[in-house]
Amino acid sequence: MTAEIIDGKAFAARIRGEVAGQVAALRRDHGIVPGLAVVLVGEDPASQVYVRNKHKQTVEAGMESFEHRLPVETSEEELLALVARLNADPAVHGILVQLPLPAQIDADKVIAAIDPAKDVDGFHISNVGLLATGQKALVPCTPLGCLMMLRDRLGSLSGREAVVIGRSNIVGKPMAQLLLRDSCTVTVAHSRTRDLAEVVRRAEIVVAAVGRPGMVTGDWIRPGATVIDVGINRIEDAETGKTRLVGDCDFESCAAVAGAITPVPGGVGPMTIACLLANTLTATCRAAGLPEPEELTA
Ligand SMILES: NC(=O)C1=CN([C@@H]2O[C@H](COP(=O)(O)OP(=O)(O)OC[C@H]3O[C@@H](n4cnc5c(N)ncnc54)[C@H](OP(=O)(O)O)[C@@H]3O)[C@@H](O)[C@H]2O)C=CC1
Ligand SMILES: Nc1nc(=O)c2c([nH]1)NC[C@@H]1CN(c3ccc(C(=O)N[C@@H](CCC(=O)O)C(=O)O)cc3)C=[N+]21
Repeated sequence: MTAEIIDGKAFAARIRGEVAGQVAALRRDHGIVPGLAVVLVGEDPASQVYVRNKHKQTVEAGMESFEHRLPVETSEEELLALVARLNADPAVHGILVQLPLPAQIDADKVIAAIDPAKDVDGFHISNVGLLATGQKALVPCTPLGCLMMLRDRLGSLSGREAVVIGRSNIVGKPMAQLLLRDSCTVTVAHSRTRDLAEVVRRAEIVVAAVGRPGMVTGDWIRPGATVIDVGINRIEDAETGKTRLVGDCDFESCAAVAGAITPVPGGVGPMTIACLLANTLTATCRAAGLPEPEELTA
């Protein structure tokens, strides 16, 4: 079998188009312009790429983008003061503090300081708790993008065997919550899982969010399974010496067995940014007491 390649880039472009349409309507009918504030502390090159892409796509969707670049030596107090200003600013509907943060700053403390209604990353405890109890929350962008691709390909996810590899707060755990909410039978695997290959072989849905290039190989994949590769790993190409992006799945061998698979790049990554814009629109609508775009939420 040769897997269908799920085009995350095209899917993300469709979502951004939808967001842009609704943003234009908000402006026309209510005079509201959604605003997204992105805070970057330090100069991590990968983070700079994401922040640049987010800014560009935010503006293209007709939203306001507020970028805050702070030096690497910024104190926790200074960052908390900025978050407080953004919480109070009515032009800001969404706040994203790029992770990871430098060592002198406690990320949990910063996330806790963000107004949950503006927490478009969905990392605040109150959004985490709302998601876990099946209530209306702001849902983390990466898992939300993965869920959209899975529903698009499979329709109902009810009763399906899903294995999530990775249990981080930003990907693995919220992914498992979303799959559970869609009535999958969910297994969460991690570094202590015994016989990971055997566990993954049961899955009709595999979500790999580990950070280990090519760890998941085709012999782990149940024939016909849908494989969502969240991993973003920069490796040096042995032949050219240039760095390139690869996922957590060995694409060639997995694609030979799977029914469908997301590529890296061009899979989950672009969906993450599209969902960030969708969450910003959702947060704006909720703040204004307007109906929210249901097809863009989980
Ligand atoms: N495309 C996108 O938009 C995004 C991509 N990413 C990428 O996704 C990947 C995961 O990110 P993130 O969740 O933040 O990473 P973390 O490092 O926070 O978590 C990694 C998880 O993988 C598990 N793990 C590590 N080694 C193994 C192993 N050998 N076998 C099984 N499980 C293992 C860890 O287990 P344990 O808990 O036991 O240590 C942990 O739960 C990274 O490549 C990251 O760059 C992240 C965010 C967004
Ligand atoms: N508060 C916070 N929220 C995040 O959502 C967050 C974060 N911090 N820190 C870092 C991770 C990582 N992340 C990505 C977003 C887009 C791509 C993306 O667009 N990737 C492109 C390639 C981009 C490139 O070429 O580097 C692709 O896969 O096609 C990747 C990774 C969001 N994260």
